[in-house]
This record gives sequence, structure tokens and C-alpha cells, in this order.
Amino acid sequence: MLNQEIILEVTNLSKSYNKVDAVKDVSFDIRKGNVYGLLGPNGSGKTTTLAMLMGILHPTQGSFSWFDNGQKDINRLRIGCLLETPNFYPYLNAYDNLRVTATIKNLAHDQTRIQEVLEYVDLAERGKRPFRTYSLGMKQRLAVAAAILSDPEVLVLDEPTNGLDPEGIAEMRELILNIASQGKTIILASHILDEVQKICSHVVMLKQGEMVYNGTMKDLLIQRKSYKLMSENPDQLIQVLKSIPGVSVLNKLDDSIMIELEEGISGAKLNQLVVEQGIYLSELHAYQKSLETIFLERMKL
Ligand SMILES: Nc1ncnc2c1ncn2[C@@H]1O[C@H](COP(=O)(O)OP(=O)(O)OP(=O)(O)O)[C@@H](O)[C@H]1O
Repeated sequence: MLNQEIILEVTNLSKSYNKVDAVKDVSFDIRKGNVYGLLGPNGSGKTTTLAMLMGILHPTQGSFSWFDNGQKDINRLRIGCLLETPNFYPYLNAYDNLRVTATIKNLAHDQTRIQEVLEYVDLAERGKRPFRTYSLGMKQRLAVAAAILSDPEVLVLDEPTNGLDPEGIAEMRELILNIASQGKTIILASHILDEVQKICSHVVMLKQGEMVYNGTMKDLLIQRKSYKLMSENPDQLIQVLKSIPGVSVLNKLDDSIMIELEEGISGAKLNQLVVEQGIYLSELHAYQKSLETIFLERMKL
């Protein structure tokens, strides 16, 4: 993974509005071909971060560099961006709206490309109707079509599933995963944890403008596992567990004890340690925490 090309390098990026520190000293790298989730609750600084990276807002401090080429305007040609739903013309259909987009972006009026992207976002047929008749999901997919019209290497999306119904969310998820499967790099801000877990390979997590996690989704999910333990004498087991470094006893429910293990201590190792203390487990069951649980824990830190 480490030898993947760096697409974006963010260094100590900060943005303050009067007394509000919207983004505080955030640093991370974005590497080619991955899907990054910029994750955080409302007001954590996601939109502000993306707006700085897209050159819409000036950082108060820090810097970033796209494609190892600084903050030059020319970099924008390699980035497709959807920060808010663009204003399409209500009486024009998807084809004509994309012609307008092509004009605004100084792209050639390539009818083949317009047809291609509309097929890609599943609007080739339905897109023949005027924009004002579209569902929110269709509007969002047209916005994605506009963002990928120039076949950019990177796609930046702010809350792409906001306001969509479950079907619209599923369609948008499939679309994003399809784009990613072509080797494109995607940065997507969201507070919908379930979606981020399904789509993203990497996570940058923000809390009140500060970065609280930067790494792979896999590492985030496996960092701490919960276990359910049972034995003939649960009270004695709890005493032993409390004496083992790296074990946190969470609660006892009937005869089951829920614990959490720090990184570096496996279930098998724990089993061995309790046997050494004369305790035999009748059950040892690992639970994978959901992204939601991990997220809520990190927000409390
Ligand atoms: N123009 C502004 N003036 C003053 N404060 C602002 C401005 N824009 C954003 N903020 C503040 O900066 C912080 C971060 O806001 P931002 O919109 O980046 O968060 P967010 O994570 O994108 O939230 P959401 O999920 O609600 O969009 C918030 O406290 C917000 O109130």
C-alpha cells in the first residue's frame, strides 16, 4: 500500500472563522485508487476541509498539494467535484444540461462522452425528460455525471447520499463503487456510517475540527474487538480478568461477561492466561464492532 502514488498531501491544514476553529492542524495523504471516507458528526469540519482542498476557501494555516503539484489551478482539471447539488436548468433534459456543463467547464461538446456518462449513471433513457421531473436520486446521479464528464482521476463528493431514500442510497453506492473499480480515487465526506463502512477502504475521522483517526477501514474495525466469555464461576473469572493487562471488563449479563481486548492480545492468548489461573472458559466468542460503535467511542474520547 505504501508504494501507491500520493494523489494529495495535506499538511497541518487549519481554518478558523473568528473564534471558531473549524479545522485544526489536520494532516493526511490520499493515495491513488482508494476510496476515502471523511467522517465526522455535523460541524466537525468535513465541508470546510473539502472546500479548502478544492480552492474555494483559503486555509488559515497549513498547506496541501495535489498530484505533487501544489495548489495550481491546472490541478482542478484532474478532479471531479460535487460539493453541493449543482444548479441544473429545470426545463432542460439531462443531455442538454450536460452540454451546458461542458460549455462552463470548457470541455469539447462530445456527444459520445455525454451519452457514455448518462448510461453510466443510468440516466440514458430517463434523462430524456426535463430535469424538473427528476427524483432526488436522479438529480444526484446527474450531478455525478457532470462531475465525471471530463473523466477526472479523482472524485470529491460531499454527502452524496444526503436526503436520498434507501433505493437512491443503494444506487449511489453502486455508482461510487463502480467508479472506484475503474481505479479512480474517491474522497467522500459523510456522516452516514453504514454507507462509509460499505464504500470506503480508508477513513479520515474528524471531531470538532481535529483528526482522530487516519488509516484503513480494516485497521479501524479490528483495532478493538469485544468478546463474550462464559465459565462455571463468572465472579472468579472477572477477578482474574481484571488482573490481566490489556483486558477491559465491560459488563456482566447473566453468566456472560463482555470484555474488550487491546491490540496485541488475542482471544487465544487470553484463553491461555485464564487457564494458567485455573479457569476454563465454556465460551469465547469474538464480536466485530460496527463502525458506528467505534465512531461513537472515538467521539467520546
Ligand atoms: N462561514 C462560516 N462562518 C463561521 N463559522 C463557520 C462557517 N462555516 C462553517 N463554520 C463552522 O465551522 C465548523 C465546521 O463546519 P463544517 O460545515 O465544515 O462541518 P461539517 O463537518 O461539514 O458539518 P455538516 O455535516 O453539518 O455539513 C462548524 O462549527 C461551523 O459552524
